[in-house]
Amino acid sequence: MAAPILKGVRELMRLVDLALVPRRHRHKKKWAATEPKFPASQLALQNFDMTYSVQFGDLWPSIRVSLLSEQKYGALVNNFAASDHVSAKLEQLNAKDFVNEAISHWDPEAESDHSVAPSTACSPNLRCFTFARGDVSRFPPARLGSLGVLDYYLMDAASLLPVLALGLHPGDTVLDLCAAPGGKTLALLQTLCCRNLAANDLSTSRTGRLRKVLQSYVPQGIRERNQIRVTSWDGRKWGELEGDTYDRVLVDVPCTTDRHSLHEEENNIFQRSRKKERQMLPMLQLQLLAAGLLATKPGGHVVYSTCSLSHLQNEYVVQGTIELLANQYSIKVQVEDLSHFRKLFMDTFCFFQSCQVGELVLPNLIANFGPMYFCKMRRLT
Ligand SMILES: C[S@@+](CC[C@H](N)C(=O)[O-])C[C@H]1O[C@@H](n2cnc3c(N)ncnc32)[C@H](O)[C@@H]1O
Repeated sequence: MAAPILKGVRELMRLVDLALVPRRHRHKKKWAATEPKFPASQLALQNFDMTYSVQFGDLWPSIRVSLLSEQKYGALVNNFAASDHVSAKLEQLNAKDFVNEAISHWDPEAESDHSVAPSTACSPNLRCFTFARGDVSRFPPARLGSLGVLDYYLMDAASLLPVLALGLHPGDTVLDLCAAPGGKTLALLQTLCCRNLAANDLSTSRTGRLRKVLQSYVPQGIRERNQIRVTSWDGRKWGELEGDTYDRVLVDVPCTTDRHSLHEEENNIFQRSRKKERQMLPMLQLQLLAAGLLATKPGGHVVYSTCSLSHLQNEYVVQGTIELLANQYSIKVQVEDLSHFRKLFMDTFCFFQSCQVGELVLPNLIANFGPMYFCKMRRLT
C-alpha cells in the first residue's frame, strides 16, 4: 500500500519543483558566475506570478497588489492583563472586536451543522479588534498592565481563524505542533479553555521567542495553572511519542510564507541555498499533519493551516494526508465543512470561494489580511 502513496508524494514534489522554479531557470546553466543575482523576494514574486496567475486567474492581479501593500493587523486583547479599559481604548480608536461582532450575528437556527459553530463557551473569550474595511489605521504599541504583562498582541487577524475553527471546549487537552513564535499559542490560551497545552517547535531559537511571548503576556501563576509545556521536538515524531492523546491539535506548518517572502530577504525560503528545503515543504507538511492526526484522540479535531496561497501546500497536503492515514493506518479522517464559518467572518475577511477542502483568506486592498489557509478535520477512528 505504501508504494502508490510514495509515488503520489514524489509526484507532488515534482509538481512543487516545477511550480517553484522559474521557467527560464529550468535549463542547465553553464557557468555559475553568469548566474543573475536576483534578490530572493524577486524570485518569490516571479514564482508567484507564474503559479498563482494559473491558480487564481483573474483574481491574481488584485491579490498580487495586496500582497505587495501594507498588511493589516488585529489587536488580540490579553485576558490576563486584567485591564478592563483595553477594549474601551481600542473602541475609541474606532476598531471593533470582529470575533464577538460576528458571533452576535450568528443564528443557530439557520445552521444545520452545529458541531463547528464558533459560539461555543470558549470562542467569545477571544477578543480581537480590527479597523473597518478600507481603514488603514495602525494600532499603537501594546502597553504594560498592572500585572506586568502587555495588554494586547498585534497579529494578522486572519491568524486567529485557525484557532477559532479549532473550536475549543472547556477542559480540552491541546497540542500546538509548530508553535513558535507563539501568536496562535497565545490565542489558544486566551480562550481560557485549555486544561493543558503542549506547545512545540523544532527550532530552539524560535521556542526561545515563544517563551518570551508567554512571559510577556501570561503571568507566571497562570502559566503554571494552564500546565503549558514548551518543547523543541521534531513534530513529525509526535504520533509515536503521544499517539491518541489530544482533544484538539493545531498543525500550523512551515510554508512559503508568501507575504513575508515578498518583503524580507532575511530567512527567505526563496534563497537559492534553500531550494531543496522549499521543494521538500509539501512532504514535511504532509508528515506533520499525519503526526498531528495520529496524536489526536479518535473523535478529536485537528486544524491544518498555512500562510501560503499554494494549492500544493494547502488542499493537496490535506487530501494526501487523509489518503495516507486511511491506507497506512486504517484511520478515517473527515474534513469538516466550514462554509458557515466563512459566512460568519466574511464582513472582515475576503475568502476564496473555490476551495475544495478548507478555507482560504485572500489578501485584498480593503481587507489586507492573510493569506491564511485552514482546514478542520475530525479523526473518526
Ligand atoms: C508557520 S510557523 C508557526 C507559527 C506559529 N504557529 C505562530 O502562530 O506563531 C511554522 C513553524 O514550524 C516549525 N517547524 C519546522 N519544522 C518542524 C518540525 N519538523 N517539527 C516541529 N516544528 C517544525 C518552524 O520552526 C516554524 O516555527
